[in-house]
Amino acid sequence: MKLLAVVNPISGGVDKNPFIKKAVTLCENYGLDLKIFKTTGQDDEAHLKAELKTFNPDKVVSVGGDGTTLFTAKALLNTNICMGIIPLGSANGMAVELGVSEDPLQAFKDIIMSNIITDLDLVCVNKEHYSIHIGDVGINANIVEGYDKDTSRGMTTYIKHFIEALNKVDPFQVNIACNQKVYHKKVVMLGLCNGRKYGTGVPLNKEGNPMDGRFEIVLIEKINANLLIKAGLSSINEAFIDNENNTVISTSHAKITFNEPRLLQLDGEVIGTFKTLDVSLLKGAVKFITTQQNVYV
Ligand SMILES: Nc1ncnc2c1ncn2[C@@H]1O[C@H](COP(=O)(O)OP(=O)(O)OP(=O)(O)O)[C@@H](O)[C@H]1O
Repeated sequence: MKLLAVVNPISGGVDKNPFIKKAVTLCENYGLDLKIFKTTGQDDEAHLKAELKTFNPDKVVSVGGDGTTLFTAKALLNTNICMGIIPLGSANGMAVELGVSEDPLQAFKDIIMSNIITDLDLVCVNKEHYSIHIGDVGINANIVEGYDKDTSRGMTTYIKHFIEALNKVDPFQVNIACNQKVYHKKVVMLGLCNGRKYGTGVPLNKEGNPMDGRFEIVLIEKINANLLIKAGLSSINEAFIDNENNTVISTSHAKITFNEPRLLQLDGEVIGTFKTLDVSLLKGAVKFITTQQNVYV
């Protein structure tokens, strides 16, 4: 078996070398052909596509967080090569949702052993941007942008930007055309969900399924700041979202318009500002190696 590991050395600020060492030893022991592809931040997509052609792996292993998972999934589009995840990022939201083991070596063994290949959907925005997990417009995108621009990292910095964004909550108008209906709402946040929960554990919707050929648009009219403060900032949890004020729309295609350009983040990466989002779902675009621990299987 030929395995290609796509390793993002910077994701999560985690040293990947201890994992790589163990993976190399394991593969040597069992006569598996393992090749390591490290991303550099420069022309990674073109280099990975070239490597896929020359090495032609049986399985691809994404080593990093949600950003690396998405990067790997995009490079594999239309190849029929299957992939799995080793969760070594700071946010491993998709890995958690899909029941991937938290232990990197166990996750690696599961990928090698498993013959369960599922069809994972991919969300496509304006025909050029992709999300495998969760994207949003509004309060959370502003937090992500503030955090990205900050030179400090970690939970304290995240909370600083979280509180800043909370203090500036400014509801905005959104119009959505989908399922032969038009929705007009004033929201503080709009979520585009292939999955259900952020990597922090905060759930955005309880109905999503990344394998059902649909995505969920979640319209949040109110952030439950009171509950959040009562819960204590150390536990940013389910209390964050006041589910009673949410509207969840399940669809496979939607046209979303705002009154002015709004910041969009997809899988933790700030994409830019947009007045219109044309969102479609690529059903089963990713061949995902999983186990029976995955609740969606
Ligand atoms: N070796 C590298 N040096 C610098 N930047 C890199 C390198 N490899 C990848 N990148 C860039 O890192 C970004 C992806 O990192 P990102 O932090 O989103 O990964 P992640 O897997 O989601 O990890 P995390 O969970 O920490 O966010 C991409 O913009 C990519 O171009």
